[in-house]
Amino acid sequence: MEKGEAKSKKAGGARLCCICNERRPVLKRPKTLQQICRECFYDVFEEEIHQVIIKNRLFKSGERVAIGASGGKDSTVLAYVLSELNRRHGYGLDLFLLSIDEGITGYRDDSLETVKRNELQYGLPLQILSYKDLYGWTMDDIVKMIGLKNNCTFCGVFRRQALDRGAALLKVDKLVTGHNADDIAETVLLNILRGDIASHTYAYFKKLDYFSTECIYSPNAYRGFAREFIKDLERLRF
Ligand SMILES: Nc1ncnc2c1ncn2[C@@H]1O[C@H](COP(=O)(O)OP(=O)(O)OP(=O)(O)O)[C@@H](O)[C@H]1O
Repeated sequence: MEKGEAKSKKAGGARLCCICNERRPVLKRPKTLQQICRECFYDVFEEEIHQVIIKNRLFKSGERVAIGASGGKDSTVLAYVLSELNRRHGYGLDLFLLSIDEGITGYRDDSLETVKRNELQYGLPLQILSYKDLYGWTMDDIVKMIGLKNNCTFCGVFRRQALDRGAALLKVDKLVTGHNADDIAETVLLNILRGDIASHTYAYFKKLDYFSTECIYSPNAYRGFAREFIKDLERLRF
């Protein structure tokens, strides 16, 4: 039996975390089917990320690394965990947050407030670059001109370029983003479920300060249908 499939033991009728065998489990990891407690979840989640970094030699000591920060849960988890691991394992990385302000009133201005709080909470300097500065217009301007039509397609391409330009401008060695398995599944329209709710659960348990509102220009985006489809399949599976 694999470690991940280990059954949690019962003590006095209460099931215990199958890793520490001490505390009550609070979740069953879809990836490993382990019933684990909050503390062990933090440990395995962080250790898995550390192992990926080490095994794939993702960074070199002294590198300047920008974290693409949208204020959302994934990039917030990324910023928090990477800064923790950098400190704990002495990676020697010069980390900072890089946010792109697309100029979406009522959405990005609010999420940037979250990133500004994260700057103080995690002690990571924040750089903000705007579409206005880079391109001379905002997404609000574009939508005013063309209406609610394919906005995410353009915005996504411009954001990607803005991140690249920001990285070059700020002379970073590496740029990291919080793209997760759901994003990949949506992108390639695969209905293979990895059950990657770990980062969401991590953010929820750790009470990380993140922004969870959908962009006001995105409800009609095709990606939204793929996202809903994947969520429906997840609900069926669990
Ligand atoms: N405005 C932005 N500024 C900087 N980085 C961004 C921005 N928007 C997205 N990113 C980066 O791209 C990743 C994936 O983008 P996506 O649109 O899926 O993010 P999100 O849903 O807004 O938030 P998150 O994925 O962080 O929960 C983010 O995790 C983040 O690293």
